[in-house]
Amino acid sequence: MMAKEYKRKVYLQDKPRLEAKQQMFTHFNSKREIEWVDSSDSLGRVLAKPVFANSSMPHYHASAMDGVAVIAEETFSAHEHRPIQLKKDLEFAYVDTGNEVPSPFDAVIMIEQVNEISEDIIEIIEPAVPWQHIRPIGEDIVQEEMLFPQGHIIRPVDIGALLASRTVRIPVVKKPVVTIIPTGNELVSPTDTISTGQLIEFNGTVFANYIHEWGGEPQLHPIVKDEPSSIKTTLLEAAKHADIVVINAGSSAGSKDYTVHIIAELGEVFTHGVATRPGKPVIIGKIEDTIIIGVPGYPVSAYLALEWFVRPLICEVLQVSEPVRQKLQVKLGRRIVGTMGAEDFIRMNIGYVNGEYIANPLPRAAGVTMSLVRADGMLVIPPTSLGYEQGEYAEIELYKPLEAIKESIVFIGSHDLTIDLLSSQMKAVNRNTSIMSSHVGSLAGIMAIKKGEAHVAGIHLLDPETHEYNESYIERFLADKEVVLYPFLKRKQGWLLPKGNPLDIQNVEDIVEKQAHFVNRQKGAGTRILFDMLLREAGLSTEEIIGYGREMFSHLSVAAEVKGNQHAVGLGIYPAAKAMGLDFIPVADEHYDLLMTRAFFESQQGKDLINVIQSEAFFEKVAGIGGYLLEKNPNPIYLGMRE
Ligand SMILES: Nc1nc2c(c(=O)[nH]1)N[C@H]1C(S)=C(S)[C@@H](COP(=O)(O)OP(=O)(O)OC[C@H]3O[C@@H](n4cnc5c(N)ncnc54)[C@H](O)[C@@H]3O)O[C@H]1N2
Ligand code: MOO
Repeated sequence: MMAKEYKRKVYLQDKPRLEAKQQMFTHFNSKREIEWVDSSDSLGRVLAKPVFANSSMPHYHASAMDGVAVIAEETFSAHEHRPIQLKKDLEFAYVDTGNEVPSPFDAVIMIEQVNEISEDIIEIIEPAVPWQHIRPIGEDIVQEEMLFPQGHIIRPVDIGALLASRTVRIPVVKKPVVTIIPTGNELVSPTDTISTGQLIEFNGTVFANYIHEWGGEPQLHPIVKDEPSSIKTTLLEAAKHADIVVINAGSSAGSKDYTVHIIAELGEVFTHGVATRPGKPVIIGKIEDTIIIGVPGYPVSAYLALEWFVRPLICEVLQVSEPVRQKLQVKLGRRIVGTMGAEDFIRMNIGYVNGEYIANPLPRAAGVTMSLVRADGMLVIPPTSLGYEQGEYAEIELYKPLEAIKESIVFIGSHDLTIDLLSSQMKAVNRNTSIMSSHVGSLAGIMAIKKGEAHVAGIHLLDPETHEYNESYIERFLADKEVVLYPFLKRKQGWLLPKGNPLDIQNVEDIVEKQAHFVNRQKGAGTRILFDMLLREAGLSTEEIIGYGREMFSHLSVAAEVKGNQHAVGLGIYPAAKAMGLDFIPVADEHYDLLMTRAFFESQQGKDLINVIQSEAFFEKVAGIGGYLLEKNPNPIYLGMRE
């Protein structure tokens, strides 16, 4: 049979997200089935019906103490001055905690209050109150009592109550089966060998874990090729067996994006395109009685779309409410632009500095998985808003506990590999502290300290006049603020070159002469200032440098770029060259220092940070990277306004 020709569709009438969701629900025929499971294996399950106790707990009158069981009435006359004696078996019986209290006894006296006269005789000096120290039948649970209503989600403590009352099987809502179909000719499994243009399939596994967490039953289908007939067969089969089907990628307008046509052919499409950034090319439709959701390929878009559309369906089947994240009012550290007519979902870092929560955006690209990994929260800009100005306040949904955010040290400035080591070492010493670092370059680091948005900034700014590092910049920008410059380390800066140095680059003149592609850093980065100085001293202009206008934000991204291009050269630190297997020619010994407010430097957190920096363990770890000289017990330099 000839494969049907599917034309590239230029598509997408963006629909508001909530409208798309409501419309989806009008088509959703939630099948709620009941299954019986062992109570001992029911954690997190949702009760389909109320559950009643099968037996009482305790199911006999049990002694609550080690002691003697007595008939209360016979002890009423006991008194310090008139002790009474009781005879074993006839008038009392020894019992331990949990033992049955045999009839006709109706009270227990603790053993500490009993005077044992002989093997058979005891003496007591205080009367016993009827039923004292006895756990009567049903004290905890009464047979036939309702333990939990329908809809209750089983927790560990609940399993105890179920088992204690011999309620060993319970009716729960059957988990909705969600079939996940990853599609794409370029996809390979993470253990396969991989070549350029191929991509590792990981979305499917992430989906499966989210669905599991939300109470669904994920079924991950093997990768399906971008072929209409394969996609069609897989979708039809999945629609028969699953409650919900999620098909990944092929959702937008590419030449192989068939999904929407196939769903339309086999069933119905209600939505193609929601008014969100990212996440726009979502498809929602139906084949037979099963909702099919096409989620975009880019990971961030995909996971958000899954939460917007798949989680509500699972919750509907389970009849539980959707989880809501805690919200927090934050001050925005940067201007954030929104898209008119669409909701923007912006992953944010949040720091707690000088008693205020300051939030900064993480990369917005939908392919940057780490923006979700690192997110402390999500800023949702409504479709009617153009965004926020720097310094404005906004409400953020929290992705991490507030306590964790509050205890982290906000580190802004230039990136250095030792900061990651420092962060992990801090965590090893005190598991409640962590370093939250964002890499914006040295100058932006100084500005963040100035604006009170960071605790520590890592800076390496060369003064082209004096050839000295950092101090003159702080005097220029931070004269009105009490700060401490902590000499941290010296690191080797040099040319990053493809292995073997194919263009034989030795200096900045060679870059121009040999028409090498220079991989530049962003304005304000210390490395950029160094490069500009080298250019100026050689009498060269930036126009002569191929690639000068394109900016990278870290040493590692410069190194990665150089690795992929035989004509490239970059300026960066030795460890980046080592990490990427590049050649390295030293140019300068750079001073990388830590700038802090004096208040932070003198705080407990500041002291802890310095202790970790000066620890033997940290020195050893840094020596392991190579190319660094850590400062041993340096003298901190106090700068800025004095009191
Ligand atoms: N002309 C247009 N092109 C694109 C548009 C548009 O509106 N017009 N939208 C862009 C947006 S926004 C998104 S999002 C993507 C969605 O693309 P698809 O859903 O068609 O997905 P693919 O192109 O197949 O893949 C994109 C990208 O996603 C990653 N991916 C895909 N599958 C997986 C997987 N199973 N595991 C991990 N990662 C996966 C991968 O990086 C792919 O390169 O379209 C834009 N284009
Ligand atoms: O909308 Mo796409 O989902 O931005 O990446």
